[in-house]
Amino acid sequence: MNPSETIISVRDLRLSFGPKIIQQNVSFDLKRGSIFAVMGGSGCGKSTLLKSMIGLLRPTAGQILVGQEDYWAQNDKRRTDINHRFGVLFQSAALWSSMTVGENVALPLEMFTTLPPHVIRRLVELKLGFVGMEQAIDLMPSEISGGMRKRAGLARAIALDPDILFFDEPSAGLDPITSARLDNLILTLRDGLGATIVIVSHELPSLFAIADDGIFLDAVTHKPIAHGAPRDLRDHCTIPEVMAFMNRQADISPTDETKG
Ligand SMILES: Nc1ncnc2c1ncn2[C@@H]1O[C@H](COP(=O)(O)OP(=O)(O)OP(=O)(O)O)[C@@H](O)[C@H]1O
Repeated sequence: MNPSETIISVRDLRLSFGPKIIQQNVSFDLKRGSIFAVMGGSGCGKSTLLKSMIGLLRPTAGQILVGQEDYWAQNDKRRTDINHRFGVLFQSAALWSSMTVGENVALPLEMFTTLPPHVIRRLVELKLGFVGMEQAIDLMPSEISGGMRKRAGLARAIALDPDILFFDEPSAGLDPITSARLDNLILTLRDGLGATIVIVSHELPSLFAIADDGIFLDAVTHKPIAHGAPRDLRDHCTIPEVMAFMNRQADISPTDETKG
């Protein structure tokens, strides 16, 4: 593994909905083995950026290079192939409620491989074992806790052995201890599987603990205003919006009522 290797390069990306520009001039390199944080206040476009990176939203300008390939210049078939390198965990964990945990994890293997059922079952056991959930294989999602659902979602995200993982608010709704366990699991995924991870999160303690690189998107100028590891931005960045975010300060500028 070459840690300085760029595996995704985002170049001058612009993301819009109709005439509304969400973000522009977004450029960064995702280095192999990195845990990369997408930061910024509510509505600045973090999830939108993530969606453009996993094939759900076409950017209105710019490029996303996956390796040497311009992702959005490929046809649907090639993009689907590239998508097999990606594992995705959304905020809700989005397990199918009518399927057992094991069936949920098996789903990508059934859809995208021709492996026989007994091999799929063994792989599902391995993936669930990796996240400490092998005992839950035959339980329904409604029978397990929120933290366990997240871990089951993680097991499904790694079912096809992706080398790039995308997490949208993985700790949302979890208590601090469960959230810290999930952080450790994310580090294990990076270190154990050699995965590269992009994470959208408002959970600053998590980001300070695990992320080693990142970008800060500004909702007012619709551009990135800072790059770097969250803990470095917290300790050294002097941009007021970033400082306020990192220190969880509300906007303390005087309102019209209090001015003067
Ligand atoms: N399908 C859509 N059509 C139009 N506008 C959208 C759509 N999806 C998102 N938006 C808008 O794009 C902006 C960015 O949304 P996005 O969800 O990416 O922000 P975010 O930074 O992830 O927010 P949060 O931290 O609150 O989850 C918001 O103003 C949102 O209303």
